[in-house]
Amino acid sequence: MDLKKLKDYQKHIRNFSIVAHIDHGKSTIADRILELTDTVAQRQLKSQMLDDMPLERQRGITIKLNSVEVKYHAKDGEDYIFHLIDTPGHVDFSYEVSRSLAACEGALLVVDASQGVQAQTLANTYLAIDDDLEILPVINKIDLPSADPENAKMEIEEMLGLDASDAVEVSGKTGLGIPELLERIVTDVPAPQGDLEAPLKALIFDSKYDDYRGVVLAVRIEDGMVKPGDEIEIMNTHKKYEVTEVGVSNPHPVKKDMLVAGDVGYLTANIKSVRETRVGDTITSAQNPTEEALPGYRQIPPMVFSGMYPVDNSKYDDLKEALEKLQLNDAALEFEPETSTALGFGFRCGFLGLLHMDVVQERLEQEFDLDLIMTAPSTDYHAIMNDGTTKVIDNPSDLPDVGEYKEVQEPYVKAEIMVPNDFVGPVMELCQRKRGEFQTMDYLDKYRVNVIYHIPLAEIIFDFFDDLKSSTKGYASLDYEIIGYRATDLVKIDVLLNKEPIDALSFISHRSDAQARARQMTSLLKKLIPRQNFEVDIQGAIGAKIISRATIKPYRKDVTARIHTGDPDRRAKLLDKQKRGKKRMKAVGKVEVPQDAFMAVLKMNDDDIKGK
Ligand SMILES: Nc1nc2c(ncn2[C@@H]2O[C@H](COP(=O)(O)OP(=O)(O)OP(=O)(O)O)[C@@H](O)[C@H]2O)c(=O)[nH]1
Repeated sequence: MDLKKLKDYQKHIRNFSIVAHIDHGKSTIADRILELTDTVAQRQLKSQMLDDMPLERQRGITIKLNSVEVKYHAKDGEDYIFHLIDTPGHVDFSYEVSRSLAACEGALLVVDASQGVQAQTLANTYLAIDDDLEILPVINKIDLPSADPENAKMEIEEMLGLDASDAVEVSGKTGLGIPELLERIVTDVPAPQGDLEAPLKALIFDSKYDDYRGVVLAVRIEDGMVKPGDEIEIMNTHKKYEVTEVGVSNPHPVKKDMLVAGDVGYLTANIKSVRETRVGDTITSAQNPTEEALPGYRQIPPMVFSGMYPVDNSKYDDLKEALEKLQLNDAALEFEPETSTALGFGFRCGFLGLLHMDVVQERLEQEFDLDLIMTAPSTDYHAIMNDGTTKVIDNPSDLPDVGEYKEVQEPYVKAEIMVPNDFVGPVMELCQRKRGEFQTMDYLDKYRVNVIYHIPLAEIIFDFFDDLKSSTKGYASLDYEIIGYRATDLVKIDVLLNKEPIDALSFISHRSDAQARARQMTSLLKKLIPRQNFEVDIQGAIGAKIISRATIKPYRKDVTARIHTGDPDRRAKLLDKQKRGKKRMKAVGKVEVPQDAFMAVLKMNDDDIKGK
């Protein structure tokens, strides 16, 4: 292709993301765009087309960003190429949002007409503003009887400082307004500016492992062009590869002859090991390298840690391989080998939040067919030792004994809660209960306030969000960021089964809750651990001091003992049921402990603890 044609092609590219608060309708709008541009044949159109992970469909949420190429014939008679990047809305996945934004020139800011601007609307808009994107406000769900588009526009103007006077009003559900939205993408989102003649410079904004093609990189070409046969270099590692295939996703992979400056597509290059590339790296030409790499992404540190162990110890290597593959597709996942006396060989994994943890666990089980035991999640702690050194504790059982350290610090967040006036009382009560320290309260408009608290992360990651939703009838929205570590009065509670401390059950608690939590833990374990053929003693302890206990009596008879042997069917069924129940059991010493027991800490309801 000659340069003039390529330049003309570039002028017709529009790269944009869709950002919004969770559930405001990004995926639905993306579906309508695919439908209206005939990108996906009607009969193939499933709802949430871009949410291709089985888990995303089951839960109705977007976890991974996805990109797709859309061809659009505009009213000006010209054909345009849209690269649409759908992004997740949940606070756990905001790192995916910032990654996709770096590949775009524009962002559709979707706001639900019945809900207006919410916490993640603000957070995601700021990300888009930081990236200098052209922001196109879109008011969605105008079909709802409770829709108030004018109010949503006013909030966009007042709270975000954006001009919303000509915001597009749409309904992702009925398709109303989508044709106008397509036209506005053409007129409002700038075409990419990259230099076609400069050396190749491309950003890796996502990657995944494919059994047939190896590592597949999602790339945004900033300058130059790339085609199969080219030798490329990854600037961070200086490793060189020959490109085997380039193409775009529509949303299925479609091979192309080349990708040029401005394109968003995929690239494969015989990259065998998942460790060889990192999302955020820059690709250039090996022969004619560019001088400066693109600014990478800020690596977001994991905040929630949990031990992951195969139920069957011989599956350790399979788990390792699965984690490596998953990590390629999930840059925020971290893991390192860990040994537990109770559970054997496994990994300590770091996640962005509980939803992220759930998603990783489910993906490992569904996509890699593994049975896992996970230990209760915790945040990381800093133990300031007597000699002044800091020890990072990401496993509660590693906290040194009292007397060896001066203090323990835990991560705190600044939590911003947006809520209608009427619910300020319950929100403050909840934050107070979660050891929160009140900061400020700003009136956003006549009806809503932004309440700011500093709260220990450990209190936020468990059930804060659910409690917040239930105490505000679903009206509150939350955004938070880590602000640092603070010393608080924390203690480690060990759990002993028949006098044997079980490292995987240890947890850290604020001293004021320790006694109640230990009691609750022992009584929960008593319910969760099945009877064995010997007595099981459960104890909670701080150091050598036992602060709670419970006993599980032995069972007397074999479940099948009374079944008549002439009923083999029933006997088989019973044994089978027993076996299935056992699947998630782990023999800890002599005691069979089910998966649930390791998560018992999560089940402790703090209303019970505080005696409310
Ligand atoms: N009535 C109405 N419902 C809509 C409209 N658009 C989306 N919805 C519904 O709103 C819910 C959320 O829509 P999604 O498209 O999944 O929202 P999302 O923003 O992609 O959510 P995440 O990907 O999880 O962040 C779904 O139940 C949709 O059916 C609309 O225009 N009108």
